[in-house]
Amino acid sequence: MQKPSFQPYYVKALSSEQAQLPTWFPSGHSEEFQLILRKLFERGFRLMRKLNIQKGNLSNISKNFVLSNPQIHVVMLRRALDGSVIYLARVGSQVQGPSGFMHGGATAALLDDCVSSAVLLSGPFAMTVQLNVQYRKPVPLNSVVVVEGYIDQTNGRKTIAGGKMYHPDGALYAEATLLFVKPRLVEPKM
Ligand SMILES: CCCCCCCCCCCCCCCC(=O)SCCNC(=O)CCNC(=O)[C@H](O)C(C)(C)COP(=O)(O)OP(=O)(O)OC[C@H]1O[C@@H](n2cnc3c(N)ncnc32)[C@H](O)[C@@H]1OP(=O)(O)O
Repeated sequence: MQKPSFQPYYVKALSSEQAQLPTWFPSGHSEEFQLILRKLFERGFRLMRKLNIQKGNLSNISKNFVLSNPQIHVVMLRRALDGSVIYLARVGSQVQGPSGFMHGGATAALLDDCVSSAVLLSGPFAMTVQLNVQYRKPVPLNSVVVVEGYIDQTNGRKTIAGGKMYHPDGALYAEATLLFVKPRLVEPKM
């Protein structure tokens, strides 16, 4: 799996000093989460703009299991250069698997959703038919994670894609490889 060039820059962006808040900052997040995002964006936004990352629009996906989940707050970003998608997410206290840590199914869902967004925003409708997650480190509850999704290769109706979940300092929590297939017949609405 080809390693995307995005992540190192992104981590750098998070540790850079200046920047301003994006005007599209989504509403509906808890005050605590807004504060965390504010800090992340204050440090990273200028560099992110330099890297040509596009804003996301969450308004039409209000029923999505991950994006509408009250326990998982997500801000979506898309990098114009290669179509990779970043989720800045905060996981709440009730997505617990092992005591104090995020449920592996929630990790998988976040990865799948982020990578699916990259696939859906880059081409025709396709569905996940395989999802292989490697769990590297447990994700603490009530923490912020950076998820990235990127397309590896498309061959006819099949797309191979990948995703990674990081601590904002760059430590890897989990990585996934996915296979998407564009359905032959139906195109269900998401
Ligand atoms: C600006 C911002 C706006 C935001 C905007 C975006 C945000 C928006 C976020 C939404 C994010 C939602 C993220 C949800 C992501 C899910 O959760 S998807 C839900 C889970 N997945 C499913 O339910 C899929 C279930 N599977 C199926 O329905 C059927 O397999 C499919 C996908 C319709 C494909 O069926 P089909 O069209 O009959 O295709 P079929 O001929 O069987 O297979 C085609 C090829 O794929 C291969 N294949 C099929 N399945 C497999 C498999 N499991 N393994 C290996 N190969 C396979 C076949 O072998 C075949 O290969 P070839 O023979 O052509 O070489």
